Amino acid sequence: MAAIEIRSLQKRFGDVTALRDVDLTVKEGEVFGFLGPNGAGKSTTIDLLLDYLRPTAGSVSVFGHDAQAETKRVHERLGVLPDAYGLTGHLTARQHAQFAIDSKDADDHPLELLDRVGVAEAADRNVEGFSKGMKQRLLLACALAGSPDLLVLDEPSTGLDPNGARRMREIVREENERGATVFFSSHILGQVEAVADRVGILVDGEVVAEDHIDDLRDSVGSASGTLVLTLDHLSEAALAAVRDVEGVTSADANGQTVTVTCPDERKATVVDAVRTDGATVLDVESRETSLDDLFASYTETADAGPEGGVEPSADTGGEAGGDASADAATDAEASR
Ligand SMILES: Nc1ncnc2c1ncn2[C@@H]1O[C@H](COP(=O)(O)OP(=O)(O)OP(=O)(O)O)[C@@H](O)[C@H]1O
Repeated sequence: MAAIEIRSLQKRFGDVTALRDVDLTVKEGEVFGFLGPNGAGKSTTIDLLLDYLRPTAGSVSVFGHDAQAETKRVHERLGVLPDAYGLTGHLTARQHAQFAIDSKDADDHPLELLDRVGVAEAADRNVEGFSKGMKQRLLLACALAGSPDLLVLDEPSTGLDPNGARRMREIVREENERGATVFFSSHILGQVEAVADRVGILVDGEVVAEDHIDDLRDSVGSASGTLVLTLDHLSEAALAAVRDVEGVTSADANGQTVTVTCPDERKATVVDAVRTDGATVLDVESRETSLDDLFASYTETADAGPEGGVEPSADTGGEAGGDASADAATDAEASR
């Protein structure tokens, strides 16, 4: 059974269409990174999953339970780190953790949860004095209460220093190892790459790619591998020979250096070509497609998708049906 199944999900806020037509499946037991630039609709999707918002159209189910009709059953299996703080300033970290434990009917020890995220020393301080990163750590501790089957983390690294971000990744792995499914949103690609099994890329309210990171990289890799060659001299003839190599999409000279864009499997041929007139190669720098390149190729050319890559989902070409004022009313009714 899928941990999360999102079908034809649409959400409008008045004139703003936040989600056009989102389909996404998160498998049980995987770590799924939900990527997208600012304003893509990541938080809106998560809020719909949590029934903090009501959809204009479409559905979300969690472990087979409809997020809107069976909200309580969904929440029983969830641990959530929200994008906006839900902390109460005059309560201590320990009280927050205890509250999260009680609301899950669990028997965790609050200090152990706080220790896991690195804020045990501040357990008895009111959270109004907490830094951003400490608040984020506390929210994660609360999300972990009751060992939920699904962790939903909205931009979990916000406000964390490098140690905090690393601890966050370790906890994601630990939770996944004990069997939890993890769904987390981010626009920090390195963090997604480090822990996610699969990613979904959301651009302007549409999923433009959903796949394993390696497969996504393969789909754009042939278009954007880069080779930087430094030579003892660079002639027009050598440059022309490089440009003649099949698959080379660009070759730019700068003094004795030439930067070539070509498929990885053509790099050796390019090195041979640049030496045709007797030049010596002094330095070679080869760069694989990074997740940043991948992300850029989807987010900047979402309409076209990467060359030879995964097809973006079809543009619905219009806004979701439904009445905005009705949406506002149903949102107000949605449980928080
Ligand atoms: N309550 C709201 N009223 C009006 N528009 C909204 C509301 N909530 C979200 N939006 C709009 O919906 C779109 C998607 O926003 P959302 O917060 O889901 O994006 P996001 O991908 O989470 O962005 P970020 O990475 O910046 O957090 C944006 O255009 C946003 O302005």
